[in-house]
Amino acid sequence: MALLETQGLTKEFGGLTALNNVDMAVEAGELVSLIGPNGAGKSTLINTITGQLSPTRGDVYYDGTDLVGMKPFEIAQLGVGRSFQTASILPELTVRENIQVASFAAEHGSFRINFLRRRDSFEEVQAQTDDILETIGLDSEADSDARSLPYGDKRRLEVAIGLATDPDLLFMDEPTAGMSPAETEMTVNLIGDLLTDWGMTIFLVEHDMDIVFDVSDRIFTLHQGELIARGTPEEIRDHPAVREAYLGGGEEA
Ligand SMILES: Nc1ncnc2c1ncn2[C@@H]1O[C@H](COP(=O)(O)OP(=O)(O)OP(=O)(O)O)[C@@H](O)[C@H]1O
Repeated sequence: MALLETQGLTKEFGGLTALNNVDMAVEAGELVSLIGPNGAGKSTLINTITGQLSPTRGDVYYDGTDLVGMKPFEIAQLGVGRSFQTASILPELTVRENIQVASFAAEHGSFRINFLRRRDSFEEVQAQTDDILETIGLDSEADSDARSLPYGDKRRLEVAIGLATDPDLLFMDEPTAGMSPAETEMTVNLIGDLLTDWGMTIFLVEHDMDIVFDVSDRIFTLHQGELIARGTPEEIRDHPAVREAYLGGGEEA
């Protein structure tokens, strides 16, 4: 079985089918991207996998465990992390404290769920935090208040908070949105480091097609809740259904 699998995943909001029978599989160590026009169902898909929403029908398996019905923190403890624009940066705390808070929060209930992931001591959390700060390149800002960070650094702190739960699979939602070209390049390099040095599996939602085609092993395309195409960047670039979805949605691929 793949690291992550959805089977017949369906989510209805009243009369609207936001996800329709989605089957997808992500192998360990892959970087997959999810693309699709506005309203295609990308956020709904991720929220359904990570427990923020419960599916109307279907299953989600992570490393063989059915996630449906589990709470977001329980799913996080299994090794599924998310780095989202809506991540709760606590502005009055320092960069280091933000990562530590996320790290301790992830322990909640850990005896019950997965004692192997339990971090035994404050020292262990400190060491992990230092590791994350260095990887993200925020070590020189460790003691700055989060609110004083420039935009690009705030976005990187969101990634750092995502790493604090020690994920094996990381969902990243538009990690480069609003970034300068230099910040974007840094983030793309960071994604490469997470794959190679941290051995992570990454699930990226990204509107910047240059980045998507550059970094992805495989790309999934959603349109009106349906998975209309999957394949390598080469296969997706000229895929008629993908072109049609974007042109029909008034956006450029
Ligand atoms: N909580 C909700 N209640 C009702 N409808 C919803 C809800 N969340 C999403 N939808 C609808 O489900 C569909 C899919 O939305 P979703 O946000 O998943 O798309 P998306 O691909 O993430 O879009 P974008 O790229 O604009 O973020 C849309 O029609 C949206 O209006």
